[in-house]
Amino acid sequence: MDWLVIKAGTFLNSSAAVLDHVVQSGARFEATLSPPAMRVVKAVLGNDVLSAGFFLMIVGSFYTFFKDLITRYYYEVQSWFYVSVQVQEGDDCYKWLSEWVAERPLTKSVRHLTVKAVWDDDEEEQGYYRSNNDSRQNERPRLLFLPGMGSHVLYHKGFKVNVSQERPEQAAGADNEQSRILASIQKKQSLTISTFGWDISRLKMIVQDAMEESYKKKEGKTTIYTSQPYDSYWSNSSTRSPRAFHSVILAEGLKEELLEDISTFRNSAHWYHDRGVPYRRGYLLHGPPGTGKTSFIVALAGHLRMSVCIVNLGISGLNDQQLDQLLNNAPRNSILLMEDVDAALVRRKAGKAQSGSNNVTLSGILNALDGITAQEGSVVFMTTNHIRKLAPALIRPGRCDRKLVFDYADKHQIRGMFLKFFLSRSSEGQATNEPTTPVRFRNKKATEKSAAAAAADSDPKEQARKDAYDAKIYEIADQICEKITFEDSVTTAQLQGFFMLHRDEPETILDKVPGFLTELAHEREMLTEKKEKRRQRRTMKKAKKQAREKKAKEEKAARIAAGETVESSSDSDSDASGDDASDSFSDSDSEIEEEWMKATKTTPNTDTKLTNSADTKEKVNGDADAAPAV
Ligand SMILES: Nc1ncnc2c1ncn2[C@@H]1O[C@H](COP(=O)(O)OP(=O)(O)OP(=O)(O)O)[C@@H](O)[C@H]1O
Repeated sequence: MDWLVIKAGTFLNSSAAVLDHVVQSGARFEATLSPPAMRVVKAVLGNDVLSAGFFLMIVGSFYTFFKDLITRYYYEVQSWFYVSVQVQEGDDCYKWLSEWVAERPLTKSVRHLTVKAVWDDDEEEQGYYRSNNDSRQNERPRLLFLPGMGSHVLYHKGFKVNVSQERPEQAAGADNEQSRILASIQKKQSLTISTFGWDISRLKMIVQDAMEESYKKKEGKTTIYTSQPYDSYWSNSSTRSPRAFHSVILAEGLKEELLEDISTFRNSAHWYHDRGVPYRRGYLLHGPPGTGKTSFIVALAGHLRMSVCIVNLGISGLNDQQLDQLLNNAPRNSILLMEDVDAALVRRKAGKAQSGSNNVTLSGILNALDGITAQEGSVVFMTTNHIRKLAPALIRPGRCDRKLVFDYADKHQIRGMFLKFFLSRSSEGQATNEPTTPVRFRNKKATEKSAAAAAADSDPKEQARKDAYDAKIYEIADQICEKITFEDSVTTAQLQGFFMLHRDEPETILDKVPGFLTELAHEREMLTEKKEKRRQRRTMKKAKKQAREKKAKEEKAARIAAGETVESSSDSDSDASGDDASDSFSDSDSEIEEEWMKATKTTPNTDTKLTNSADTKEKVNGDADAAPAV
C-alpha cells in the first residue's frame, strides 16, 4: 500500500512538473511570436472549425508517434522474455515445422487461415482403379486448415507456443526476368516459433518432434519432390504408397540388373573415395513414350526406400542457377530425375535459350551435373524419347554411366503385362482379384471384400476354380504372344490401355487383337503423315530462304558491278537471321545426329548388354524419332 502511495505521489509530482514545463514553454512560445503571427494563432484558436482541425492534427501526430514507438519496442521488449527459432522456406526444417503447426489444434487466436485439400494417399500411377471404382465418387479430400500469415498461439505438451509466419514484401518493379527471379528468391516465407522463458530446450524439442513426426509419416512411402517455376528449391512434395516393383514389366533381366547395379553403387562409397572417383552414378533411359521409364524409376525408389526429385528441364522459368541449386540441394537419399532432357536442348539449338534467362542451357546442365557435391552417392536418372538429339557431352561417362533403351514391348513384356492384368494370383502368389489395389482404395468395403476373398481362397473348391482359371489365362497369354510381336511396335502403356479396356473378358481378348493392332497402325500412319508435312514445310521454307539470299547476293553483285556503294548489311541478311530459329531444328537434328554417331563410335561404356538388343532395331514406322538401338 505504501508503495502505491509513493508511486502515486511520484506520478503526480512528475505530471505537475511536465504541465509546469508546458505552461512555461507556452509563455516562451508566445513571447517569440511576432504580433502578426500572434494574430493568426488567435484567429485560428478563435475559430471553432479551424481549432477542431488543429486539435485533430495534433492528436493524429501523437497517435502515429506512439504507435511507432510501441511497435518498435514491443518486439524488443518481448524478445527479453522469449526464446525463438526461425526457419526459411526451402529448408527441410521449414517443411517439418509447417507440417507440425498444421497438425496442432487451432486455438481461438488463429483468425486468419489458409486451407489445403489433401488426398490422404496419392497414388497417381494406379489411375485405372480410380476410374472404375464407383465408391471413389463419394470420396472427399481432407481439409487441412493452417494458420495464415501473422502471429498465432498454440499449445504443445501443456506450454504456450507462439507461431509467426511472414512473407517479405515482393521487390517492386519486378518487370524483367532477372528481377522476377530475384523477387522469387527474396519472397521466401519464414516461420518463427517462440516460447516464454529463457530455456531453449523446449524449442529444440519442438524441432526434433516435428522432424520425427514428418519421418514417421513418410515411413514405407515414396516421397516425390518437384519445384515450381522460378523456385530454386524443392517447394512441392507428395507422399504416396510405393509402386510395387514387380508391377513394372521390363525386358527380361533388365530390372534385376539395374537394381543390382544401383545397390552395388550404394555400397561402394569407400571404393570411390579410395580411387578419387566422384561418388555418383548417372543413368540415361531412352526410348519411345509409354515404355515405363518414369514408372520404373518411381518403383525403384520405392523399392530402395528412396525419394524422387523430378526436374523437368523443358519448363519455362528454370534457368542455370536454379537448376544448379536444385541439384545441389536435393533431399538426402533421393534419386534425381531429369525428365525429357532433349526438350531443353532443342530450345537451346533453336537459339531461344541464353545463359541467365529463364531457360537452362547445355553448359548449365553440364555444370549442374558436375557440381553435384552436396550429396555424396547421388543417383541421377535422365530420360528422353530422342537420344539422337542429345549432345555427346551430356551422356559421356562420368555424367551418364549407363544408357539403357526402353523399347517397344517384347514377348516377355507382352506376356508379363497380360498376366499382370488377368491372373487371379500375382507372381508373388497373392490373390489378385483386387491384386495391386493400393491402401488408399482399401476402404471399409474393399477390406471386407479382400477378407472374404482370403476366406474363399482357403476353400478347396474355390482354389480349384482359380487354378483352372489361371491355367486358361496362361494359355491365352501364349496365344497373345503369337499375335502381338515386337515388330508391331506396341508400347507397354498401349498394352496396359488395351488390357484394361477388356479386363472383364479375357477370353474374348484374342479376337480383339487384330482390331487393336489396326488401330495402332492407323494412328502411326497419321503421325507419319503429319511429320512428313512438317518436314515438307520446313524444306520449302529453307528453299525459299536460300532463293531469297541468292537473289539478294546477285543484286548486290550487280550493284557493285554498276559502281554503286553497297552497305554491308542487307535486308536479306536480317531475314535470314529471323528465320534461323525455326530452321535450326532440322539443321541441328542432323548436326546432333552426326555428333551422336561419332560419340557412339568412341564411347566405350555405351550400354548394349542390358537392352533387348536381339529384338531392337531401327523401325520404319510413324515415330521416326524412335531411339535407335544403343
Ligand atoms: N514397362 C511397364 N510396366 C508396367 N507399366 C507400364 C510400363 N510401361 C508403361 N507402363 C504404364 O504406362 C503408363 C505410362 O508409363 P511411363 O510414364 O512410365 O512411361 P514413360 O516411358 O516414362 O513415358 P514418357 O517417355 O512419355 O515419359 C503408366 O501408367 C505405367 O503404369
